[in-house]
Amino acid sequence: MITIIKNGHVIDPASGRDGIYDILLEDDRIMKVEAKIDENAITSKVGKESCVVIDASNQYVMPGFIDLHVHLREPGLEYKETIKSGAMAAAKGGFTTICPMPNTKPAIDNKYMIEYLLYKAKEDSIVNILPVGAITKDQTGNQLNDILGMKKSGMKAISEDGKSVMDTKIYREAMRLAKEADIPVLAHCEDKSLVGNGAMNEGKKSKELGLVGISNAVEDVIVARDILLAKETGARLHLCHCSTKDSVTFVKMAKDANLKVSAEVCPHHFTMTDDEIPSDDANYKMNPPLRSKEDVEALKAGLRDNIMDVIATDHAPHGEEEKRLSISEAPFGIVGLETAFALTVTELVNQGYLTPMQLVEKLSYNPAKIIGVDKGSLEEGKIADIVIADIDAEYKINKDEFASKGKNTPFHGKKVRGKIITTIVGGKVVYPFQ
Ligand SMILES: NC(=O)N[C@@H](CC(=O)O)C(=O)O
Ligand SMILES: [Zn+2]
Ligand SMILES: [Zn+2]
Repeated sequence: MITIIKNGHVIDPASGRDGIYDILLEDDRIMKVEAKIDENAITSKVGKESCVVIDASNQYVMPGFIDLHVHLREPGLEYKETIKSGAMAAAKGGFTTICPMPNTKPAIDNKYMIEYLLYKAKEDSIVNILPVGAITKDQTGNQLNDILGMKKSGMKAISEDGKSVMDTKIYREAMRLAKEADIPVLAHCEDKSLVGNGAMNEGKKSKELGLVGISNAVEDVIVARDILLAKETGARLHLCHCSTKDSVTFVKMAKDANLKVSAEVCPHHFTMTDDEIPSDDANYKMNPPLRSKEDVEALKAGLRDNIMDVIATDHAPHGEEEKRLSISEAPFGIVGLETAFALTVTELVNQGYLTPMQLVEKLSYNPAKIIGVDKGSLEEGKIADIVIADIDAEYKINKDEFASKGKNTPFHGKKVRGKIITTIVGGKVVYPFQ
């Protein structure tokens, strides 16, 4: 099967290409990237029926996005999301590879669960799935999992996401094993004793709504601890959903000291402040919470200056009834797969914080490097995971159009620019859905 993507604006950090090119795919591989590929010469050779031409005029052609931070809820909480529905949401959002976190029921905490996830993914998922395994048994923080065995079964990273491993000794041993296995540690940074019953950012707004606050130190204390442990163990540390100004400062210090530290920011954390929470509406509740203007500015500057490497969604679907509860009672988390690209274009590219090339670095090239897969590149010979998007298309986000089962977003009705047109995984069009 031959596919030719014509006339698109190719943005590819791996080759440095940033201009109009044609791309030729043969089966699952990228064969040629050239200024002009003559489709007539090719169709006359292979026949019209085995050649698909995609016109990408006025559209961007990028390596498929890679989301290091997704919650799929299967097994155990399929009413919130399944592997199938989450993968469809990913494809619709331009993501060709996703890394589901292990906080399912039961947790992904042994090699059989890794094997189960990979088997289910093969059956149900239209995008690539790279499993993340839990650090401790049942994520209870007491007993270390078989990290080396899980890696052998296909695990690509470890994480206790949903919480931090508070026992520093157990965590340090996990980091040592991650280093031995040559996989990254994806760190959810939250001091359990400091957070208490906190439900939103601590500040004027939490007082106004009468809710218990979550201070910046809840995150910062563990960010600092984890960086120190990365220094001691030599492990590759990736800090999830950074939300505070001091997280950016600590990441910069770690990089200046040549530590193997990388960091992600979620679209909601650079798009909205806690002041913009209009009422006690749990669609604005996530962990870490929406922060102050000062924090949001620091995150945007951190992305611009390449201190922060990755934009990841922390796609966290929940049922509509659960999210109808008050902020103090509802579960933490919002969906993100189908809004990430538009929020990045609208809030960062169009506001002059990121170039389109940086957008691709943060949504594809850098995540591939961090998770250690040969993706995030449109170079000849690579697997054809590709996203085609219109960055000018203007529309209002509509949760009722999400492929995800989760409709829990604070961005319903928000006017944005940037629409995914086509998503290709291994040479096959997976969105628009076939
Ligand atoms: N981010 C969230 O608010 N929730 C996540 C857990 C997590 O990412 O810590 C979830 O699993 O729902
Ligand atoms: Zn988390
Ligand atoms: Zn998460």
